[in-house]
Amino acid sequence: MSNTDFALAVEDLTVSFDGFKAIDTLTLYIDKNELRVIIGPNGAGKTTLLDLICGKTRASSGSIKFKNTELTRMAEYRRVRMGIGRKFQTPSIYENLSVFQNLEVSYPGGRSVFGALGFKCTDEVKAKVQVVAEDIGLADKLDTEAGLLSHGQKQWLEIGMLLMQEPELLMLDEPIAGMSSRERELTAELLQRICKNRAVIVIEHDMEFVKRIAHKVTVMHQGKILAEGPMEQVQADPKVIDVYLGH
Ligand SMILES: Nc1ncnc2c1ncn2[C@@H]1O[C@H](COP(=O)(O)OP(=O)(O)OP(=O)(O)O)[C@@H](O)[C@H]1O
Repeated sequence: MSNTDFALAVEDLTVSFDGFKAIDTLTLYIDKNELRVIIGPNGAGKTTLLDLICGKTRASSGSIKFKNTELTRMAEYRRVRMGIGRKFQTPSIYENLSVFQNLEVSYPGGRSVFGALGFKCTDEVKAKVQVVAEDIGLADKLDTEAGLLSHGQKQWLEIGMLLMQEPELLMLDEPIAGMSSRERELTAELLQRICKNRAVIVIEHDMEFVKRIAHKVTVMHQGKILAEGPMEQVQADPKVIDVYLGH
């Protein structure tokens, strides 16, 4: 297996569930600082691919390398420590804590929600919270209880909680689901900002949004890659129109 300059190198990846190959000899490379969008019909294997990368699901065969380190047999928490962040569709924020506290508890080695002794909210943590809060557009909401935020703001807060850990690969599953059109616009800007110093993978069905954010699009179908390239190229591909965009 070769060393690569990619942030993420997935090679010949396969996972079978009772003989059904949800991911089938898939190869995919993601550059550092790249924002890649994965599209494809329901059941194509998009979520399963993210599950394999973050360690929620174990591969049957193949290789996943992150910064040239083989991940396939590494525990999920170690992948997080290596710099892989994953956001699921439903936000998992602490509704009773303030925006500031939600960000603070996400700082690596920081205070746990249960208030571990010995942790001081240092200037370093405060400064980091401030930077992240500005990135996610919640700098004026630091004292607001998270439960009072709008749906979109909750999603941004969860992205912020991941950013506190400075991930080098961030994976987001349908980040704009349920958002207003203004929130979608702001999320596009947010994603463009945060991919400047990390690789970002987004699963998305909203083609207008994909057009706005994607550097490159990967189209999945039946556990394999059907097409890959700039949005204009993928959109004009008859195979993609046939299985996905034409529906
Ligand atoms: N743990 C599992 N056990 C059995 N089958 C599974 C498991 N996880 C996923 N699958 C199957 O693998 C296939 C791919 O599912 P996956 O959720 O990855 O698709 P998807 O592209 O994310 O679809 P959607 O756009 O609907 O979210 C589906 O047929 C699904 O039923």
